[in-house]
Amino acid sequence: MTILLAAEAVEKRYGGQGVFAKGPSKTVLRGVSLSVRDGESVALLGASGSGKSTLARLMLGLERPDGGTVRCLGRPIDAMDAAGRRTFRRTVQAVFQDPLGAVNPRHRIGRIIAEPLRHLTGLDARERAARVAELLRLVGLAPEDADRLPGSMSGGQVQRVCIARALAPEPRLILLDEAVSNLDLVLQLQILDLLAGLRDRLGTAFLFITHDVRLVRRFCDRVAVLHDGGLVEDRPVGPSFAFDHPAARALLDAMLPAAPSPALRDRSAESRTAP
Ligand SMILES: Nc1ncnc2c1ncn2[C@@H]1O[C@H](COP(=O)(O)OP(=O)(O)OP(=O)(O)O)[C@@H](O)[C@H]1O
Repeated sequence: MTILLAAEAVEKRYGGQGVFAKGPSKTVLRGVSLSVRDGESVALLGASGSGKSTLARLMLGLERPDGGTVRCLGRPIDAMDAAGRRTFRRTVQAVFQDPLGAVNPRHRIGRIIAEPLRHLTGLDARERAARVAELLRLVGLAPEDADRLPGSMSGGQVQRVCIARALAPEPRLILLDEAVSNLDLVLQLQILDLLAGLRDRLGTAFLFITHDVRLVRRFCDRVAVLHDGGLVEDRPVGPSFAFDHPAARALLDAMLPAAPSPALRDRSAESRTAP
């Protein structure tokens, strides 16, 4: 299967450079490799501050790695010409956690959703408007919402606009960085159903950065874990999955607050069998 997007041994350091640098440099990612193939749904987990969003920014070309390479369809993204970058943008779209920070507050919703259609497709104005109406419907918004400004909508509604914008050019891969976790549960399920439909219909691949183990179980084929600047797990998600690396196991335990830890389970089993 085609590898759509791959980080190959990427390194990232922050700080410690230049005259105004504060403090020593900090290595956030050390030789991290992660790839997503056509049609695959991959979850990237890691404790807060483990470097998940940094890896996402590198894989989207929003920041450059200090070492290693990111490739889209086999081509290094920082050596791409304008046509290569358009193919990259058409192949990979992203949705982030903070919807209001991701849209221009002065642009109407219709214009925001049509943005990638204008830049990345040959659709004319009428075709773009029809596609925007269809996308609004897909994410559960009304056609009239095309005329609203982001400031007049709730955070959840603007997040749906961001999802519609990402879906607009029919990308082969969508990266979602905690993009559904702030939505209420009903909406999360609606959006996940929508994404599952795209996966079934178009074979869209997904890279989810998430703290939600239900999403991993329900949606993902593979799960990777970042810890201390390195990828410590990268494995298929079976009907039940477990990790070998101690930090990944601890993370999974912490993600399942309702489930008693093995130690607690043992103790309650003892108390049940105690005379
Ligand atoms: N632009 C930056 N300048 C300096 N340090 C940064 C920058 N961006 C991220 N960092 C640091 O890199 C580390 C990883 O941050 P990152 O946001 O990638 O983690 P994360 O795993 O996505 O965390 P969370 O789950 O809390 O969103 C953190 O220690 C963070 O402070």
